[in-house]
Amino acid sequence: MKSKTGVLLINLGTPDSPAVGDVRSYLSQFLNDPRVIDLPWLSRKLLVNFLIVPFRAPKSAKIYQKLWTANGSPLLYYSEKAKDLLQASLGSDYEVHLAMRYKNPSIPDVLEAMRKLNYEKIVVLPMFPQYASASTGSALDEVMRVMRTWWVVPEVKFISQYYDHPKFIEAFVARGRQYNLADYDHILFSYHGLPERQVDKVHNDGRCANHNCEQEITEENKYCYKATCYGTTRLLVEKLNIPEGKYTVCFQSRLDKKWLMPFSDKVVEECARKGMKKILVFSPAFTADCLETIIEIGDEYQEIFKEHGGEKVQLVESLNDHPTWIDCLKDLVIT
Ligand SMILES: C=CC1=C(C)c2cc3[nH]c(cc4nc(cc5[nH]c(cc1n2)c(C)c5CCC(=O)O)C(CCC(=O)O)=C4C)c(C)c3C=C
Ligand SMILES: [Fe+2]
Ligand SMILES: [Fe+2]
Repeated sequence: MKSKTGVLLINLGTPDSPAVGDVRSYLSQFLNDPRVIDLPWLSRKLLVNFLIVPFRAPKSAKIYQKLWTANGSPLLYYSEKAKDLLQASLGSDYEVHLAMRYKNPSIPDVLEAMRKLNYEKIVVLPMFPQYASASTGSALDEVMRVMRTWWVVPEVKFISQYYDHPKFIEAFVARGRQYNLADYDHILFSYHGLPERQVDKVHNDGRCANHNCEQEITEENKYCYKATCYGTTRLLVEKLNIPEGKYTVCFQSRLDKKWLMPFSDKVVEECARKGMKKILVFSPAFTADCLETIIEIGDEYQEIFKEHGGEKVQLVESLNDHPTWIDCLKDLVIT
């Protein structure tokens, strides 16, 4: 009998419903993660449980209510679709599972089901192309925490990042080619933001600013999220023939001022102030459409742009169920 390989896809997670209570519970689990709010235990608890969550939960719930569809949360819907397509593509030697780092289906529940299936090998594949401790690091940390309790630990392969995988790039290029780039005044590559101190911690001297991360990827900075966001952009820009000066790398969804800059909302505003009318926005830190793409870029940036004289912010759809993205996931699992 040939043993099957188990594949565990992991995405970030989303509330169980857009009700305030479920959003509160999601935000609380998410923001109490020490890899997300990397403060000492007491400071994190006080900040998250008494300041951020009580104020943010009702506001976020309203946004989630706008996002929710008949299929539920887009992040979970598209992640499940990708799982099913990957299963079909890999065939019967593999069994593909999906877990979410926060909320459901939870990593402990899915891993418990996988443990009982007695796989000889498990491939753990977070759906984040660029490594960040707050996303990939946290997902892999949670898997290790659970697996540490297993009596039988099979062969395990962890995939940390793949921002430069040719099929990941090709899939985003294909999404971009659905638009005539010449119709747009400017193109933004808007990545999820991170606190600067989290990016600094990747470097041995604790200073991202010393490592030319906007220009090159080296052995030293290859896990620096800022470096790999710029690296992703260089690869996309080259394939899409976007000239220097016609695009900007920026970072969205900040919680405070000391996050990676420039901030996407400010760049959108600046584009409008310069008289631009149409901008196209790629968001290549996400592999499934979610609150940060559909609402933040598609609605909020559209509003900011219009308010300052612009006309159209066009979001490039995320990879979701694109066949080249599924091919990329397959390559990552089998090679
Ligand atoms: C690229 C992957 C992600 C990184 C890195 C990341 C870091 C990070 N995020 C927050 C705070 C929030 N993020 C929220 C939503 C959210 N974040 C990601 C991905 C990354 N986050 C996704 C895919 C989503 C959308 C989830 C969905 O349900 O659609 C939210 C919740 C929404 C809101 O209230 O604004 C928060 C809060 C921090 C603090 C952080 C790193 C320090
Ligand atoms: Fe986030
Ligand atoms: Fe860096």
